[in-house]
Amino acid sequence: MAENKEKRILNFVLQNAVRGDPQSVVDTIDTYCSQKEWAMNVGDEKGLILDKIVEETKPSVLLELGTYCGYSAVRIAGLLKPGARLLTIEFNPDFVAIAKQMIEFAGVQDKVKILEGPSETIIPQLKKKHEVDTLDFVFLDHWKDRYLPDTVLLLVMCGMQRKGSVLLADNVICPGAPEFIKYIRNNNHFKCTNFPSHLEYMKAKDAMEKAVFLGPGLESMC
Ligand SMILES: CCCNc1ncnc2c1ncn2[C@@H]1O[C@H](/C=C/CNC(=O)c2cc(-c3ccc(F)cc3)cc(O)c2O)[C@@H](O)[C@H]1O
Ligand SMILES: [Mg+2]
Repeated sequence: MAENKEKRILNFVLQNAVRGDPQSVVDTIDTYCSQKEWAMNVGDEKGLILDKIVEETKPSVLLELGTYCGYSAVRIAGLLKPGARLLTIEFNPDFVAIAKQMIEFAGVQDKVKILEGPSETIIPQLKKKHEVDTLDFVFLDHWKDRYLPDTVLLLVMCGMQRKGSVLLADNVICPGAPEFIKYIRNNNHFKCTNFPSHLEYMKAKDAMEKAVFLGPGLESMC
């Protein structure tokens, strides 16, 4: 396979991280991407916000959109209670191959399942093909212009969210997800909180947005 940045990140982990230790894998990727080659992992600073929200939510069934190299999948999996599982959707086969090896090296393969394909195809299959009833936690970190359509798909089309389900979106400042933010902050079925931070491994400002689903409104009861 062609030598590329993602392969170099994986090789650096395989050569420098501790096998079976998710924190070591996360720290090693952060070291490489802050010192050698920048990459679009959620990173150490926003990663701490992600950790806190996962820990306080105590989710059993989680979904991630945009696996990339598996950094956030490994980070999240390291925090999950026994029996909890993370489904992560990725449509680039090269990144799927990288993330699979990253997840296995970290020893979290029993908690994480990579679903290969575009989110708009996989999401409607979650209930029947992947036995998902509702999702406790969704991490949005894929193409920014897809945050809104996929949130609507999860909510409206597939009823994947229940009262208390948490949506967490990366990059709501840089690169930004304006349509998603406009929709979610004006939808009174969501309680939104913004978490200012910085772009991974850089000084540029970024933020994460947490949106808790308050449940269907009365109008949907009729
Ligand atoms: C069909 C398209 C929508 N559905 C999809 N279904 C499945 N996987 C999808 C996906 N979209 C994208 N992906 C995958 O998610 C990943 C894409 C992530 C996009 N992320 C960014 O663009 C991003 C970009 C930056 C960034 C910030 C500043 C800058 F100067 C340059 C980049 C920072 C971040 O933290 C980012 O997350 C890839 O692995 C891609 O293959
Ligand atoms: Mg991101």
